[in-house]
Amino acid sequence: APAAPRADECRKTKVAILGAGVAGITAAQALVNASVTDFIIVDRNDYVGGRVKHTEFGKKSDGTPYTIELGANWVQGLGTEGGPENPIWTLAKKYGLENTYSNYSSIETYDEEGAADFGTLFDDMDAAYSIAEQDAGYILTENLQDTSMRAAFSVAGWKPKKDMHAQAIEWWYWDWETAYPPEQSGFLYGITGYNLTFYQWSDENNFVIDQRGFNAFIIGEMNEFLTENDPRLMLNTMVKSIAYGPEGVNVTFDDGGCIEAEHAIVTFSIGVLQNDIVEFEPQLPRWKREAIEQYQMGTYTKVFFQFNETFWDPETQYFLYADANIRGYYPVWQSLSGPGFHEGSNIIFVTVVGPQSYRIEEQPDEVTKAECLEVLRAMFPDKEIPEPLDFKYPRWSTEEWAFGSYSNWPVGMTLEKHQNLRANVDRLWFAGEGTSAQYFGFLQGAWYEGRDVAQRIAGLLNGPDEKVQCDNDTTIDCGPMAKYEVLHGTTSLEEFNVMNGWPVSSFLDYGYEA
Ligand SMILES: Cc1cc2nc3c(=O)[nH]c(=O)nc-3n(C[C@H](O)[C@H](O)[C@H](O)COP(=O)(O)OP(=O)(O)OC[C@H]3O[C@@H](n4cnc5c(N)ncnc54)[C@H](O)[C@@H]3O)c2cc1C
Repeated sequence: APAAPRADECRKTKVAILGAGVAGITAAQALVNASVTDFIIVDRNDYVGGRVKHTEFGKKSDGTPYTIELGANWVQGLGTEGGPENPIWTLAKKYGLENTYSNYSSIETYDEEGAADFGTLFDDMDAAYSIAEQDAGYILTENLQDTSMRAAFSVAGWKPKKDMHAQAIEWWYWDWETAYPPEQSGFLYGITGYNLTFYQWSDENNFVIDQRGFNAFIIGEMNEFLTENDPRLMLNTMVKSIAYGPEGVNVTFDDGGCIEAEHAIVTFSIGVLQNDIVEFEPQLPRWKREAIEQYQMGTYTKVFFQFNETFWDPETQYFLYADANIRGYYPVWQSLSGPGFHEGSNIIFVTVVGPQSYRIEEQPDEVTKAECLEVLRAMFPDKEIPEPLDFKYPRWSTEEWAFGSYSNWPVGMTLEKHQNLRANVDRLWFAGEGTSAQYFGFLQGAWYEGRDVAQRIAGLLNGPDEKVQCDNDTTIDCGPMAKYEVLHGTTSLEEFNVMNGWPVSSFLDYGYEA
């Protein structure tokens, strides 16, 4: 029998892919498509999918549990007939993922005294948002100074101040998607981020209810190039340190194992990078660290309940609650009991983000449950609200492999500074949801970035004779990415280009370029 490898002998490979989420698996697939099959995928979790994560919850009538999603749940922006399509939507269809259109007009509004009709405020918010969109266009074309979403809303005439109904509408409109309040969100890239997903493809959000779990599409793609027990997938393996340079990368695990690679792709979340969980040798350069530290990682927490009955209107999808004192206090309740979801399941969940996520993720289940039941009793004063049969919520902000849910573009970050988040340092590459300038926060961001980096690496490995095109849609050169050691704080129109991670025009109307 061959001698077992000594502990100080590292496994050798061409590309070490660190993380088995959407970015990692898409990167591996792009390498295979470019005939690079010598890679190793490493993840500290015991499953493939990363932030696309499900769990068992409650009981169906036959006694078996439901599968619910703790992380990503929607395909956001689908596509139009003959028009461009969100790659995640293409994959959802390929794997027949069961999903239902989220109807954001199917909503009832509440406050601490029960049903309260403040729905007309949606129109005021819509009107202000349209003005803000135009203002964002001027910033982009004229290279004007960016600002916060709060300032932009105010200039557009939307000032909720102490009106808690208006604050709830604003939360629904803004914080629910970005996991940050408007004062902490960058204006220009907040608007373009929304447009590039919902205007380029479509403004539909489809909620995945597939009982295999949303990550079935990631596993499906992986099974196209990995065999069963393929040694190129190492789960339950935590990366502790990464030594990099112009010649290659050495990755060391917490169990002492290691990989020696020609290139490595880090797909860890911005939260993981900010929390110094992984040591880089040498320390990452200043231009890289400044970008990592300025970018921000939001937290989005779904709190699930199964009751013994559906005491809310089973035909309504959303119930928006405006607390009298605290903005974002258990605001959006979402029924899974209605048609198209887990019909008759008596499951409902509430979402909190940002400061409320940090607060509830640090307290025991029982405290959160009691707070929620009090809110439900206020919303439905005529109903007897029973104790739930099941109750569960994740703690994204303290999860050491994520440290949050997804990223959000902060105030005062330019496209060049964000490009520094994407850029490789020697043979160390970065990809993931957060490195996407156009689709940060979304699954599609992780997908495009994983593919882009792998195509660049394949281009370098295969050599100039191969004539590998490093981006399917454009003709960027393979190889190292642009980076900026000196930042001047603004971005001219012509810098919104593929070199800075901006391949698609930002001037979009629904489904096509304006
Ligand atoms: C609650 C929540 C709701 C969301 N909702 C949506 C939605 O509805 N629609 C949508 O499009 N997007 C949504 N997202 C965002 C989406 O989930 C992410 O954009 C996407 O999954 C990120 O993929 P990724 O590959 O970049 O990162 P990840 O999925 O985080 O993959 C990185 C991997 O690296 C691994 N890792 C980290 N540290 C180490 C280490 N030291 N050693 C080894 N491995 C390590 C992790 O275990 C992880 O598997 C949501 C996310 C969350 C959390």
